[in-house]
Amino acid sequence: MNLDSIAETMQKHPALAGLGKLAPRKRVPVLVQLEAADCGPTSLQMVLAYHGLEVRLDELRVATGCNRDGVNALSLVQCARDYGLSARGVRIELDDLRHLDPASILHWGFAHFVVFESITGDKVHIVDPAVGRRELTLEEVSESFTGVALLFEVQDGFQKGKLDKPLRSYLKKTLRGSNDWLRVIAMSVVLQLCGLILPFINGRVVDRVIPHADRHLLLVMILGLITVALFEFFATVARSNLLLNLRTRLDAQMTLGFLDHMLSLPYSFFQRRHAGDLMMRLNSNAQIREILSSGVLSGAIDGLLVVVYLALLLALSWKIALVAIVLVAIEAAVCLIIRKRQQALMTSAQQKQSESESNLVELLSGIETLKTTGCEGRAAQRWSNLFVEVMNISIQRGRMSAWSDSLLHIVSTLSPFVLLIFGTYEAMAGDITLGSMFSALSFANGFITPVSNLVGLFTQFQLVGVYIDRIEDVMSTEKEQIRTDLRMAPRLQGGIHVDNVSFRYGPKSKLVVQNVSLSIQPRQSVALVGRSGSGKSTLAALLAGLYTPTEGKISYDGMNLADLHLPSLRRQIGIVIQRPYVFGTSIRSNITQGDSSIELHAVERAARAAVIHDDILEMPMGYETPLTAGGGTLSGGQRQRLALAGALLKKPPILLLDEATSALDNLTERAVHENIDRLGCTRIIIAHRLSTIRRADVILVMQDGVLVEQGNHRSLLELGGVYASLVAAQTSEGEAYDFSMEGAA
Ligand SMILES: Nc1ncnc2c1ncn2[C@@H]1O[C@H](COP(=O)(O)OP(=O)(O)OP(=O)(O)O)[C@@H](O)[C@H]1O
Repeated sequence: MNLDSIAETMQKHPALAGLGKLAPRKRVPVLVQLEAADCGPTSLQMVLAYHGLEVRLDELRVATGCNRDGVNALSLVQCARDYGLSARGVRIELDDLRHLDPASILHWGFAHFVVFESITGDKVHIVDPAVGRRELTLEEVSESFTGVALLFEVQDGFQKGKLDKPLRSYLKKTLRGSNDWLRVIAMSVVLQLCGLILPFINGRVVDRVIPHADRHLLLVMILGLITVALFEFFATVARSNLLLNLRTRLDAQMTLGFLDHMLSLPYSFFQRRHAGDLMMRLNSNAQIREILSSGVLSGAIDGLLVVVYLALLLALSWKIALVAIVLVAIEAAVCLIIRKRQQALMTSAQQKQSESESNLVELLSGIETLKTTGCEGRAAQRWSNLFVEVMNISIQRGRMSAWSDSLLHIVSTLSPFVLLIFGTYEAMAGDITLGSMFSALSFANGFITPVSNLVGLFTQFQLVGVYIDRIEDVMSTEKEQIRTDLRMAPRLQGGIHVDNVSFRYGPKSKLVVQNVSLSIQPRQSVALVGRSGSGKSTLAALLAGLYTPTEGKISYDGMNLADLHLPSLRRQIGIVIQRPYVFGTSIRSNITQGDSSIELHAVERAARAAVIHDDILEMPMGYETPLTAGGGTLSGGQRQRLALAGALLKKPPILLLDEATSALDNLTERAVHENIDRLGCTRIIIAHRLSTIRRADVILVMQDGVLVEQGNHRSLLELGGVYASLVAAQTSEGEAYDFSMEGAA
């Protein structure tokens, strides 16, 4: 990116001189990043929102080409231009911040972006997507600001727009089609009406029963009270049962719906996310369900009837009603004041927690590497840093809650006394009778208590909002296939046609596969070779439909891959990768992929073909030997052969082996390949060993994403091109043939 100095930029855009001076003070909306790598897109999201265009974060992630490592400043500039802003990067000094437009992005600590809002005296106001609004001194800014700022201006044609609120649409989707909600609401209304009877009885006892010693009326009232209490008891039990039903259904609907959706997302989605983070998002469903169904739901419904209480209170004494309203307003004000900060802290707590969870999952998955390199101490340190960050946020939240909770507590403790004092004054002045005063106090209580509960539940509502944002982030990602007219793949013959296919991983990244065209006949064996990073695995993934080609078309037996239902196709392709994952179940279950209906003799046949049968028999429990997740008790070669057995079990018409036998010794590898050749299916083999490659019918040679040569071993050697030089480099070293070696080309 070409970075001008601020002076040059000011010269080019004289209008910049007036920036920050005359413009009316408009605040940058606070949006908090959902993942560590999201700071760039989230900052841009705030800039766009500041100028009136609300854009979803996932849309911006794609538009900026954000991956697990985040984005660079240039991508943000280009993306902002795509949305109709004029954007440029400038290099500025600290003092130049005074001339900066609000909603400019500052490059922060080399790995972060924040949004500049304003500067007053020595105080710089920024919005940090990780924590929210911050006020820093110039000195503090100088510690983190790298000097690079991104400036944005609205251009002609910039279109403003608003987004639907996810909370509303999510709840609508989840609650739709359920009558239980209506029943719970009806029950709550009935319970509230029962509650209304008590204040009346209070008033009547004081005004009628006591002065006239009316025992008959007292008896009637006692009977009425018992009836109401019994009714209330049964209504409460019924409501609790209904809520229990709702909880269970919500759980199934939300958690399974989320999991189903997540699993239907494209492979690229999982490459951008950490397992720990996704696990936390999945668990968020349970948290939302818990908050919705316990307390908040009934609290919210009970709260609906506060209006009735208020109306009755107003009818009895507007003065007591006014006092009650003021008390409620104080509680609401406390909540409003801390709302934004609480929300930002909750979001960043979620983000930090998911980082620490992901880190822990990674730490445990990579324990072998950590142990062998003796780096477990450093890994523990890194996790403890994240853990401390989580704790720090929780301390900040705790401190804020300590103040607000204490304030709310004192208001709710004093409320009855304040009301009693006012009521007594009213009664002494003769404005209301003693009985009416008691009734009024009960109504005031009926008004204040649910509102206080709601205020108390407000934090939980906020938490629901945070959870929903994180769930929406997944739910709004488009499924791998959304068309409804897809064809189920029929039994494949094994013919594959690749027509001018190109592919890039992100909208801004370079092509890793370029204009590749090839034809593979049924039962043919094809070897894919080339140096490391030349695009072989990417091409294989394209064939499996794991990625969609940026350009071009892939067909199976003349059927366009894009028109086929992918799982039905993939079930017919035996795909084995270099480092297959071993699940923490038995050997047999790993081979059958959990399908218990497959007979043992079929499993054994596949294991023999993959040359792992003898190894399995030597294990303590044979095919039932339990394995640990990740397959720590197996050798690398055994893991590969286990995966191969799983692939061969399906008798697939097409086998796609991506360095799937790289960990085997030459003899075992040869035996495996001889077995595979006998199956007579189409074979696409990515390999580095000459012995594996030379037996293929066709060898495809890739270089920098381009298919540069194709033919058989002999014809390619005669051609004297890339393949021949790869072979020459290998054979001159007299080592096992490995195309990935540096300088092999
Ligand atoms: N998920 C991804 N996101 C972005 N870039 C990727 C991704 N996967 C691979 N690449 C890049 O695409 C290029 C081709 O990678 P690919 O794995 O297809 O090469 P390869 O020929 O199979 O290499 P090797 O022989 O080392 O396995 C590389 O530059 C790699 O860095």
